[in-house]
Amino acid sequence: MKSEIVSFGDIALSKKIVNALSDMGFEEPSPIQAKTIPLVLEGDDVLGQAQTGTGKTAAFGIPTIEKIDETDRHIQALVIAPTRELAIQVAEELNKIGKYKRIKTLPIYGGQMIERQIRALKNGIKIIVGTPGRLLDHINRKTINLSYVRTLILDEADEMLDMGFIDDIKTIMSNIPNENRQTLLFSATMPASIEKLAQGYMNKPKKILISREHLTVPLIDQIYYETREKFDGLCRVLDVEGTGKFIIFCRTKKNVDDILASLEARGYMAGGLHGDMNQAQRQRVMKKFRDGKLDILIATDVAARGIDIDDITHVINYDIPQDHESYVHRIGRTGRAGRSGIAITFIEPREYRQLRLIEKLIKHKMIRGQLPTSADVLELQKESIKEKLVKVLQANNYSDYHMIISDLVSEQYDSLDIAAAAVKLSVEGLKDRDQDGTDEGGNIERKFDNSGGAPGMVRLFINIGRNQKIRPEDIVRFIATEADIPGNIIGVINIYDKFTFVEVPRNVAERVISVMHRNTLKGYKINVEPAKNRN
Ligand SMILES: Nc1ncnc2c1ncn2[C@@H]1O[C@H](COP(=O)(O)OP(=O)(O)OP(=O)(O)O)[C@@H](O)[C@H]1O
Ligand SMILES: [Mg+2]
Repeated sequence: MKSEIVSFGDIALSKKIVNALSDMGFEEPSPIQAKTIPLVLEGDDVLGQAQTGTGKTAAFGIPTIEKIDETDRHIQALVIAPTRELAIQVAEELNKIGKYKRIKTLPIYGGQMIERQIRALKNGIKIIVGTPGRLLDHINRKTINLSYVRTLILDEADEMLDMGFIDDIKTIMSNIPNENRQTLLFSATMPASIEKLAQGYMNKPKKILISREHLTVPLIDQIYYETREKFDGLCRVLDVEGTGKFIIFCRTKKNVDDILASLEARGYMAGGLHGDMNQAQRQRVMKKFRDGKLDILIATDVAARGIDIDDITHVINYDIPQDHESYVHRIGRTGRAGRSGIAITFIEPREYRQLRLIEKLIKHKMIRGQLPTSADVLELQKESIKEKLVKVLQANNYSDYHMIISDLVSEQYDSLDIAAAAVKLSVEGLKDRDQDGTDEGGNIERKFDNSGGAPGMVRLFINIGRNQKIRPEDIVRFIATEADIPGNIIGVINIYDKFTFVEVPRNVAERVISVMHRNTLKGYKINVEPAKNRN
């Protein structure tokens, strides 16, 4: 992190703060810190934009703490952050910076007992880092006094001023005295419209923009894979990338839960994070992930902004992000503070437009990757499988399984074949999809399961999603018109809450699937795939 200012000692900072920074391992200021700290100390309003992982927290934290009056017992600075995890993390960093000056920072966030926070607030807290909802809660209960706040900081400012939060922010601001208020806005992204809005809340702001050219960090390799079999692709990527710390982003909470369950079923150690989990669960998962007890975190965009875990090696966009800002922040969870990282984005064929748009807006082209084949994965795993087998053989406690093998041998199976099949089973599990080992274009006859179905018909699994008021007749009509087949040849087998099974003649099955891939019913994406073998 080089800049024209050589050390923190060159900035007018008190010894206590310089010592705290040195304890934190900060030897020299990062560019955003070098540029903004002097301005903030001068009392200027600052709008700071710098790439992910380049030290924006300390850029506002250091001068804010420097300016706190230790003898004044009131809350003097307020940081607002979009998520609980970020509020906790920012408060921790500020507490480290304020260690020797004995400036206490308290995180205030939803999901934590409010009484506990009220008690803590009485403890000479000088800085609050809060999420908007909980701050409003305290304001309404009159358990927080913001009338002595002189510095207001919006971390992830563009997010905080966006539709979801803007009204809350306005209300919170109305509780802070306007005269002499210093306002600091920080983010790695700043859409022009939001910046214009921001100017309205600031007083002659100084705009600091680090690396105008690139929104994303150059040390992050950006790769994409195109596949219709994202989950299978994900597993292969996880297998070949081997050791590392992975964060996997999904579009919805349900996707997070589903991918987590599927990964766990395949023996991966993973945790999930999304807004429907309770606070204790959220904190437990984050701690395990930070401490390295979990290698894989699957999350919604709740973890996209600001989260700083220095050893995340890979960010995987299991679902392509909605906009380029989300992409920038998500992939910025790796490649922090001068480290390198890998960002992988999965797309389905119909998502190319979205991918190209993101590339255009971040002014960076992603590299198209070839998904590893199962043979690649096996090749990489060969040695470790052999080692594990040797361990099992040496432990010599598998006699319970002898009977199965002797039965098979007596049925004329070759013992080498049986052993190979057993290894395959233990490595791959009883995978019911992708039986033929290919990604796409596999033999359709083998992909469809017809067990229990009428002759000549194949069964399709249709995911209709949650809370969607779609009836069986809607589905039948939809399939019939879209795939251009008579409605009366479609049989509805079962309707469940979220999915259904139908039967169609074998010769139209593939057409139904591909047509449905491209269309929506009542605005909903209806996912159709061959029913799995459920014997
Ligand atoms: N001057 C410094 N020297 C060394 N490390 C630093 C310095 N400043 C910050 N760091 C470290 O760099 C990491 C990233 O900092 P930080 O989380 O503030 O980044 P950010 O710019 O806010 O990123 P994001 O946009 O993702 O929120 C942290 O682990 C922080 O401790
Ligand atoms: Mg940050």
